[in-house]
This record gives sequence, C-alpha cells and structure tokens, in this order.
Amino acid sequence: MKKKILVVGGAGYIGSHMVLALQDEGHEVVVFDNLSRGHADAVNGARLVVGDLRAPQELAHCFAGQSFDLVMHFAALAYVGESVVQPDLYYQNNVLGTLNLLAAMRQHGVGKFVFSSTCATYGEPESVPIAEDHSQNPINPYGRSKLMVEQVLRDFGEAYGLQSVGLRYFNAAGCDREGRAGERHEPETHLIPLVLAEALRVKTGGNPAATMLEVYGTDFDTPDGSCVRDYIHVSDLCRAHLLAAERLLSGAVKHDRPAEFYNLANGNGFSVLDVIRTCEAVTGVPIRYRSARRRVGDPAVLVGDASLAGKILGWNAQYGDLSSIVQTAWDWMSRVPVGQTNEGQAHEVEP
Ligand SMILES: NC(=O)c1ccc[n+]([C@@H]2O[C@H](COP(=O)([O-])OP(=O)(O)OC[C@H]3O[C@@H](n4cnc5c(N)ncnc54)[C@H](O)[C@@H]3O)[C@@H](O)[C@H]2O)c1
Ligand SMILES: O=c1ccn([C@@H]2O[C@H](COP(=O)(O)OP(=O)(O)O[C@H]3O[C@H](CO)[C@@H](O)[C@H](O)[C@H]3O)[C@@H](O)[C@H]2O)c(=O)[nH]1
Repeated sequence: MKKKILVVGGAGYIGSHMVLALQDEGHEVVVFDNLSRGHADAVNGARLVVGDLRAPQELAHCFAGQSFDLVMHFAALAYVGESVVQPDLYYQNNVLGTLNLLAAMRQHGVGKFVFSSTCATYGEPESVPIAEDHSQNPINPYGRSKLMVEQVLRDFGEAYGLQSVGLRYFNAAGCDREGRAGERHEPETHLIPLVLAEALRVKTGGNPAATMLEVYGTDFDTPDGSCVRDYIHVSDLCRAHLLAAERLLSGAVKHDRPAEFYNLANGNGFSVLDVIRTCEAVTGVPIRYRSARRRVGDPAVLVGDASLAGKILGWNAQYGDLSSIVQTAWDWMSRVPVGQTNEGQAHEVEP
C-alpha cells in the first residue's frame, strides 16, 4: 500500500537512490536535507525541505501538517578520517542531530524508523566475517557516533515504544543501473570513485593529476598488505531498506524487542589493490598509484556476514562480484562528467 515516507539525507548518495526505490514502489517521498554534502537536483522530483537536523525549528517545519508513516534516516557525516580530526562536528551532527529527529518524530506520533548504521561500529574485528553479535568497539569517532545512536534506539524502543531497524552497511558502492542517480561527493574520498575518476581523466586525455592516487597502507596484515573491505551495491542496500520498512509497517517487529539490527554485506573481501585491478579491467585504463601511510582510524579488514538479513528480512545481495558493482559506477561516471548535474528535474525547495 502507498505510504508517506520521510527520507532524511535523501539528497546524498545512498539517500537519493532510496528516493528512487521508494518512488518506484509508488510511495510518496519527502526529503529533509541541509545539502551540506548532498545535491538539490538528486531528489528526483520529491518534495525537498532544506533544513538542518541540528536546528529543531527546521525539523518542526518539516513535520508540520504532515503525517509520515515511517522515517528513513541517512543524514550523517560519514568520513572516518574527518571524524578523527573533527570529533565535535561528528557527535553534534550524527548524535545530537538524530536525537532532534527522534524528538520531532515523538512529537508528531511517528513511531517507525530505519537507521543507516555501519560496520564501523565493530572496530577491529576479532573474527571475520563479522556477524551482528560480534563485539562493538569502534576505533574512530564516526563509528562511535553511530554506535551511540544504536544504543539510543534500544533505549527509546524500551521507554517510548519506538520501533526501529538499524542497518549496518559495509562499503556502499556502485550506482543506479539505469543511470538515474550516482555518487557525487565533493570532495570525493571514497576509493572506487577516486580510482574511476583517475581512469576517466586518462581516458579523456586530461592532464596528469595534481596528486596521484594513494593506497593508504601497504603493511596491513592482509594478503597483499592493503586494507580489505566488503563492497555492497547501493541498490542492494535500498532493497534491504524496503524490506525493513515492510517489516516495520506490517507489525512484524516485536514489542519486547523493538530495535533490530542487521548487517548488509556481500561476504566477500577485496583489498585496495584488488579494487584498482578491477577498475583497470572494467575501464581498460592502467591506473597509476603510490603507496602512502595508513589513514588513521582504518581497520585492516572489514567483511560482513549478512545471513541474519537473509533469514529475517529475506534479503540477499544481487550484485555479488566487484566488477559488476564497479561497472555501474563507471557507467554513471562516464555518462555524467564530474561537476555536471541532472538539474532539469523539477523539485520544490523549502523554506
Ligand atoms: N557510503 C558508505 O559506504 C556508507 C557505509 C555505511 C554507512 N553509511 C551511512 O549511510 C548514510 C548515507 O551515506 P552516504 O554515503 O549517502 O552519505 P552522503 O554524505 O552522500 O549523504 C548524507 C546526506 O545527509 C545530509 N546531511 C548531513 N548532515 C545533515 C544534517 N545535519 N541535517 C540535514 N542533512 C544532513 C547531507 O547533505 C547528505 O545529502 C550515512 O548515515 C552513512 O553514515 C554509508
Ligand atoms: O584514496 C584512497 C581512498 C581510500 N583508500 C582505502 O580504501 C578503503 C575504502 O575507503 P573508503 O572508500 O574511503 O571507505 P571507508 O573509509 O571504508 O568508509 C566507507 O565505508 C564505511 C563502512 O566500512 C562507512 O561507514 C563509511 O561511511 C564509508 O565512507 C580503505 O581501506 C581506505 O584506506 C585508499 O587506500 N586510498
């Protein structure tokens, strides 16, 4: 049945793909975003309320006169390195901002919530693949800010009856297969788009890059010395959100266990050097890179076990191999040159 869903952070990378996935299912979508890291033209015609989670009056404006069936919360600052040097910004934005959002939801009687958590809440794994019952000892402020919210969700579930599903994504990657949305972080810090941007630069005959691609650490305890990550396609993430929403809206979440958490992962680990080689194979362009120091806050290996999401949500990753994930990102990047937007799509910006 058609529902009215608030997508917080819907102008960002994963959120904008979620807007499309919800619209494809016939739902009405409203986006709340401060556009600090997102793009107004990424919301595909959904109503966009421009506001900041840290400003309760801007949230009040968004909720006024609306009756949302459910809130999906993607808005956060999400760079490990930045969080290490600016922890205050991360706790204000990710923790305080989420508390304000939950307060607005309570005031307006909205009791169903899907939260973007992360595998960064686990810290250095004691065993891989990581399952949900693995200890959570994050090693950077970003991961700690997300773990704090998870705890808030458990407590709000018990005290106020908030029903929530927290989805702990591993590394989101790829773009909408039909090219309707993509990854446009400015500046970009994520590995796959950085490698592809280098390939695009070479392919289009650009000048040598001012800074060569760096591999952050080649002395980790991994098969080739570089960090290993589990890359999961953004559209697979969105399908999991639809299933989580269905679970919440159908009343399947139990009152005595109102906060549920699931990993969203592929179960396959790829090193930074594997990613570079895969990008070379997909683009046909040799990539120049150099070894650099480790980035503070990076665990050596993060690979997830998503069997719980399979069992309870009926979810599994449809994009299994890295090349098909990279291919969708490459299709997007080669179609939409950096800096160009899909501004033709109309939307209303408020206030
Ligand atoms: N990208 C990944 O690999 C990954 C992995 C695990 C978890 N996550 C989580 O998924 C979510 C989305 O990630 P993304 O990569 O799409 O990030 P993104 O930066 O592309 O999108 C986040 C959006 O939230 C908005 N936002 C940030 N702070 C806000 C605030 N205070 N008020 C209103 N809007 C605000 C930004 O403008 C942006 O549009 C984040 O919560 C992130 O922690 C991402
Ligand atoms: O120029 C670069 C960029 C990245 N890396 C490495 O590539 C891997 C992936 O890095 P990146 O793409 O920046 O993603 P992560 O830092 O792993 O973080 C992403 O994935 C996390 C889950 O693992 C999410 O929680 C974060 O929000 C999201 O940004 C890491 O080992 C980095 O050290 C490099 O070697 N060189």
